[in-house]
Amino acid sequence: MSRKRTIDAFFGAPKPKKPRGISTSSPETFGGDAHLDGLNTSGNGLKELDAAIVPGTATRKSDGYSTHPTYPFPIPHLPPALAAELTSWPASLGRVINEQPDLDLLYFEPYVARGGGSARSLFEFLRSELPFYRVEYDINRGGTSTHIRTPRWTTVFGLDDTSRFSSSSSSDGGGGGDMTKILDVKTGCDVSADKFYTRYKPRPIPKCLDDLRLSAQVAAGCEFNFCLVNYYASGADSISFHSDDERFLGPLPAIASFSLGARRDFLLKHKPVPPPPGGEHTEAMRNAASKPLKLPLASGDMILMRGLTQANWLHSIPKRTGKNATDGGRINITFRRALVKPGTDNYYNYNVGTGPVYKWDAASREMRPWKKNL
Ligand SMILES: O=C(O)CCC(=O)C(=O)O
Ligand SMILES: [Fe+2]
Repeated sequence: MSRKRTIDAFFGAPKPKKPRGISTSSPETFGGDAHLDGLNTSGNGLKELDAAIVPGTATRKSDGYSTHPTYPFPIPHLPPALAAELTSWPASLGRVINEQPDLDLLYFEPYVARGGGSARSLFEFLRSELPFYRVEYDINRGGTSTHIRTPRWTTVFGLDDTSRFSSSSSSDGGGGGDMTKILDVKTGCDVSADKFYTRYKPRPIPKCLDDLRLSAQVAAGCEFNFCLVNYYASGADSISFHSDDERFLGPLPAIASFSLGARRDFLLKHKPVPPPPGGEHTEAMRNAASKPLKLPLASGDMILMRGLTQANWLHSIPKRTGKNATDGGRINITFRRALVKPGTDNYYNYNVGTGPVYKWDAASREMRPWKKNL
């Protein structure tokens, strides 16, 4: 790719922050993707605990599976041993990391117990049972079109705060066609045909992930309505520097981010700070204000990013090379709360897209295109 931008180049020329609009971005959209080695500035979201608006309750639960017309295949519930253990998580107290300007993290090391193999079995279970996608899309900037290949496997479930799935938990095993409807939370009107819900059909959070969402809500003290999953098959998979600061998440979004499987570095650095009025920022001034952070996230860890973090900090999972390149896969699960419809369309666009469905193949130990059994 020709338009290669580097992190150094980015920090060499800090610009005042642009006002944020509703973003249609993914972490790969700004500054090029990981192929471009670029630096992205914007990434890929409840209110009252009301069962009627909890996305996960819209799934039909039969014979230990979550099913829904939008799922390519049924998604099993957590194995009983994991489901029983989940009630004892978080496995450790969260540590606050807030010594730096605008940074507010709560770090659980771990959240999902490592001893006894819980984190590993949750990793294996999710890798085997979820549908994954390798999303590609084009971006157009300054008249130049760039084709982006997302450098990791992704999947997403959920629905923004304005809407709910038509059937509730009371119709488990029933519901039929009714379950495909999306209703306005306030009026109860059918909004399935809304433009933000038609490009991609929103999918309820399956029970196996919804159980974790409920646990994360208690630990975080807030509510989530979206679950995004990343699978990094090897050190070649990555997410470039970005912040999850889209307007559809609101001004101070809280994001609970779980790590399962291989250890990977999570890098954080402050966004460029505009120079003081009439003055020039020196490199020394920028460095004094904040230091980049590297958190080697291990299997079972959970990091809650909250407060001003997304507005002011960028984060990434860089590629790993050399002996660390092939140390096994890693799953990342983030729970977020999207407030409005454009958030739903954005998340499905960049995490599901229009390409084929893939599923983990235990024999070849890789993601393989999934075909419906006729
Ligand atoms: O994999 C991770 O730990 C980070 C994922 C992330 O930042 C994102 O999905 O927005
Ligand atoms: Fe992110």
